Amino acid sequence: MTNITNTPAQHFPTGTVLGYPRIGRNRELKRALEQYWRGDSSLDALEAVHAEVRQARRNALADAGFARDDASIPEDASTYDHVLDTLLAVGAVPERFADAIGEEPLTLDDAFLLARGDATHPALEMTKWFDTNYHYLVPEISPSTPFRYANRDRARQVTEAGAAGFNTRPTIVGPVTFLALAKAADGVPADFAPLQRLDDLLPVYVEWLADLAEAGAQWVQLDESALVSQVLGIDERTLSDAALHAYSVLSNAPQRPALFVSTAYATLPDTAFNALELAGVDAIGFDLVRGSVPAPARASNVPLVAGVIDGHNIWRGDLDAAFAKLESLQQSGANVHASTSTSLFHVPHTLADETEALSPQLRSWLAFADEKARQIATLAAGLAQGRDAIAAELDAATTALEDRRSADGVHLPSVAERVAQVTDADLQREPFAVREAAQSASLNLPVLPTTTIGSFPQTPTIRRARRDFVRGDIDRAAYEEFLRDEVREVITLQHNIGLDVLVHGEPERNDMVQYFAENLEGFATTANGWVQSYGSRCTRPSILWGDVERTAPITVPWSQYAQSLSDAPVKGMLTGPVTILAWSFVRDDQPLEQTANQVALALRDEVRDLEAAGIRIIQVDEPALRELLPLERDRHDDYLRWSVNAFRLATAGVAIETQIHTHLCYSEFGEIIAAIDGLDADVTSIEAARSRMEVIEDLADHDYPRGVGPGVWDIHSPRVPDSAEIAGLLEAATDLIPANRLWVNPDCGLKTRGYEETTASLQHLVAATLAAREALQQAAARDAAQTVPDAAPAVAAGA
Ligand SMILES: CN1c2c(nc(N)[nH]c2=O)NC[C@@H]1CNc1ccc(C(=O)N[C@@H](CCC(=O)N[C@@H](CCC(=O)N[C@@H](CCC(=O)O)C(=O)O)C(=O)O)C(=O)O)cc1
Ligand SMILES: N[C@@H](CCS)C(=O)O
Ligand SMILES: [Zn+2]
Repeated sequence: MTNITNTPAQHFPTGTVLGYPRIGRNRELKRALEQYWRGDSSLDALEAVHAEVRQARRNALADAGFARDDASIPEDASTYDHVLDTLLAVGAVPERFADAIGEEPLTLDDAFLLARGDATHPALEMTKWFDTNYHYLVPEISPSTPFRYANRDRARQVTEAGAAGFNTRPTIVGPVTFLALAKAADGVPADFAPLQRLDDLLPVYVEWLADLAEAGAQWVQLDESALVSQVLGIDERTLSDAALHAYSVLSNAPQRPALFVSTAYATLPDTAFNALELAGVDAIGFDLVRGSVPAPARASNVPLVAGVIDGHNIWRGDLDAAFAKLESLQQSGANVHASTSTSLFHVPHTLADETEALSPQLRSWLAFADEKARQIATLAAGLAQGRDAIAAELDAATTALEDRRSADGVHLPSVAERVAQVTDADLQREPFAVREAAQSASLNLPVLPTTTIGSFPQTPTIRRARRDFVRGDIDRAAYEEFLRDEVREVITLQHNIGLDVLVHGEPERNDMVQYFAENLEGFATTANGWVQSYGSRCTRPSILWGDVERTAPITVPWSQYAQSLSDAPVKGMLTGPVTILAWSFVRDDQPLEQTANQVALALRDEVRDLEAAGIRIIQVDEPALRELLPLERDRHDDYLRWSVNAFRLATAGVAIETQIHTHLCYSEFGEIIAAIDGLDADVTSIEAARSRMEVIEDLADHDYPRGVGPGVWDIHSPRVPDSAEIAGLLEAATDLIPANRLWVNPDCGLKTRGYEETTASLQHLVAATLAAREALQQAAARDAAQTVPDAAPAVAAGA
């Protein structure tokens, strides 16, 4: 780099979006990735598809009204995950991959190895990105993890944009957030934290910024959302000090674009705002949908990028109120710019693709990414030209909002009345000891019962049959016959493997939330509203727009059919109220608690109907319980109260003999053990294999009193664990949880796995369990022989 002048700050664009959907309007990138991984296409073909997706973003945002040359269009393409992109750029390859990844530059294949693992390298862990249903790959940092500028993709994308006539704004994860979201690598000293490596990392960012400037970037966006979170285990002062230090270094970098530090998902604390300002960053962004204006912002000279359009939900919303927030900042003399509150990668591409699935009325209440970008363009015009210039757009949004408030189905008096009548008694079951005795007598299960979490592989054949049914190529009778065959095969397989508590396999579900949304009043589902969940995996979050009601049983026929094929208990399988909310786009016109209770009452009816149909074990999954935990600590108690109560409302209406299970995964649960206890489920299965039973230690520390099924098979990777590995995990679990409370199961459902690895892994799981039971019997026999010297060991073993 020859140019060593510090780039002066440019004018920040009047309006921008913090990011855009990355998977392609028709999931082109998903398909290209999966084709490449299957070996059906080349890396060049994958790169070509990705380049088209990148250009489609630039064009879509230009069409929405963004200038091509003022850095208002973000350059945020990611082939798999944006934290992984940053890891690659700063060369932070964990030492355990050093034998497989070495030479610079780091490549896409290196990225895929980190993300997906192979036989000898377990993949990086995934966890939730702040309080969203997006999962990022967790960097593993040790005192000696190497840092060097090792991947130029973002700079290349800026050059590519330039060649197409765009001056875009590269977006990257900032150094504080990168380290705050990382975990300490295994085996490091207990007092080591990744943030201690900030000084080693910053020179790489300096080099990266120079390369971006050289590629033509006027502005760079550094995402520092860690600054708003109180749940990362790092206190506010430490984060602010780290930001002050990091951005003092970066703003003095010899060659760099202007620095825009964005934060999202909650209120930016005053201390963090002050730190960024003092450090000399050129623009500061904050979320005014979830958060409020940091107090020092109003008196600041730094350009403020106010996130007033909700990037995390799909409502067209109150545009007038959004503009009023900008006006209020403007009136206090601030230099104000309009933006979305978060990146738009949490919402689908465009409403233009929903002409069939959604009614015109519902569509008029909504805005997906392209429509939100247009809203920003409107607000920017208002900032530049005054309120009158955008009066028509503001009025149109207000009219749509008024229509939404009074439309049929939004408020159903009967539903509100039922929620109002809920009493504490509806949330209570008999004490666990009473239930345990009754369930043990009626279910008669062996010690260490084996089971699975619900779904069996969603094979291409199943997905194709569903597609054919949706398209009308096969009729309902043929589709349901096909599904019954699937259920029969799944039951037979579980018998053959020797599992104790069976499942029907969930073949009828496209998704564990969307399926329920399709069968409940108050929801709408989209045709093409795909949103990335991780890597190539996407979901179509449903739109919860009205009061929720169940008009007929949903899962009962499938569970009943499965139970008719077996004498072993078949678990009923439902998704819990919190997870249904977390993975849908939820109405924002009433408290979440009210909506959660409506969903809970619908599920309560389903739970009772399953029980009446002879289903003796019912699992209500709540994998998103931790995900919705607010990032602000002072909101935790309220959230945990209503979310736990909603689960209890859904599940507490059954007899003592009916065993309620729940399932938790995809998050770290240590922090909410008391809430897990509060769910009062008879059995809780919980993801544990990848973290080697850490969560079980937390449960044991809490003296958790009910049944627990720590996952003993990490289902996120195609790797088949052998019996010895599962036995090792079981042994670790039996050290912490009394054997009579312990269940044996995988980490999560098997929908993303194939049958080959499913069958082999479950066989190993059963073999390890049989060996563990044998060992327990022998230990019991030895104990009995020692305490009652005359008793015959065989009698004691059978007791
Ligand atoms: C368990 N998890 C879930 C989360 N969120 C959810 N909403 N659901 C979850 O299960 N969050 C946390 C975790 C991890 N996240 C995910 C997210 C997504 C998947 C996954 O496997 N997604 C599938 C799509 C699932 C789906 O909706 N399938 C539909 C449509 C299938 C489809 O694309 N059909 C094709 C035609 C098929 C063919 O020709 O073969 C088409 O329409 O073009 C269905 O089954 O009907 C994905 O592939 O991304 C897992 C974990
Ligand atoms: N019952 C669901 C839970 C996933 S979190 C499944 O097995 O896929
Ligand atoms: Zn799960």
